[in-house]
Amino acid sequence: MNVIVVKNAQEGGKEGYQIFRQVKDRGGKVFGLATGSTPLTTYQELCNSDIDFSDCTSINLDEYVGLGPNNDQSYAYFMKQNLFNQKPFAKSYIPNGLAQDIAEEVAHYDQIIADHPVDLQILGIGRNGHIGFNEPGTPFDSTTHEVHLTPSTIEANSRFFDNPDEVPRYALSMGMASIMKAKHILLEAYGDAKADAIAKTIEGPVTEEVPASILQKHSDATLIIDEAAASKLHGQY
Ligand SMILES: N[C@@H]1[C@@H](O)[C@H](O)[C@@H](COP(=O)(O)O)O[C@@H]1O
Repeated sequence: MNVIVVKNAQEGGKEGYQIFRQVKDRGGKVFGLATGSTPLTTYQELCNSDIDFSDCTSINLDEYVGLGPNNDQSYAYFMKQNLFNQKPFAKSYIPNGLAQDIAEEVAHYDQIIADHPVDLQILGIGRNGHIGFNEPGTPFDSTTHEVHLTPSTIEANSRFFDNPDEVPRYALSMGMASIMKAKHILLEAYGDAKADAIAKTIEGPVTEEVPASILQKHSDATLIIDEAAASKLHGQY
């Protein structure tokens, strides 16, 4: 793992942008994208740049079950607001939260991932070490699946909703094995609420109880973290 410690999320966004740029300049065409507040500074840097994704494909990690793209809490809506309106891709995939047949949607999404090997996957991290919506205990060999969200994730995400009862209880998420297939992985984490998860991810054992710890086994993973998120690490980075 390549760990880059920055002062704050603004600086992290600049580093994140550089990684997108390098992958694109080397011919990368498929970008795995994430939602949440963490990647926002990187998306902002991309929006303010001359980078052009019009010949590229994006594949998002996850979506809430029950929310369609016009719902302003859906991840599809988030992506339009924060990246796609300014930087459109030739094709953008995101799990269909309104799919009637979940099993069919899951198989369809796995096929999309198989057809479009991801060059760069960007990730945030949950306070419990989850990536995408792969909660602790998710098998490392999992592919796209429906997830029953944990109370801590529902609570953490309730800040985006008017009423905590509105937070969906289920989501569709790329699996751990799908994420690990990406050629390059970039995980960003900012703030002390992520310090425990980051210490376990970098210095703890590789365990399904801390999903992000699998990144220790990836051949090309970069972590951009701020000083607060790095505060529980023992090693020097
Ligand atoms: N599914 C998303 C994750 O992809 C994200 O990494 C996490 C952390 O969100 P934030 O970046 O807002 O802290 O929240 C959600 O659970």
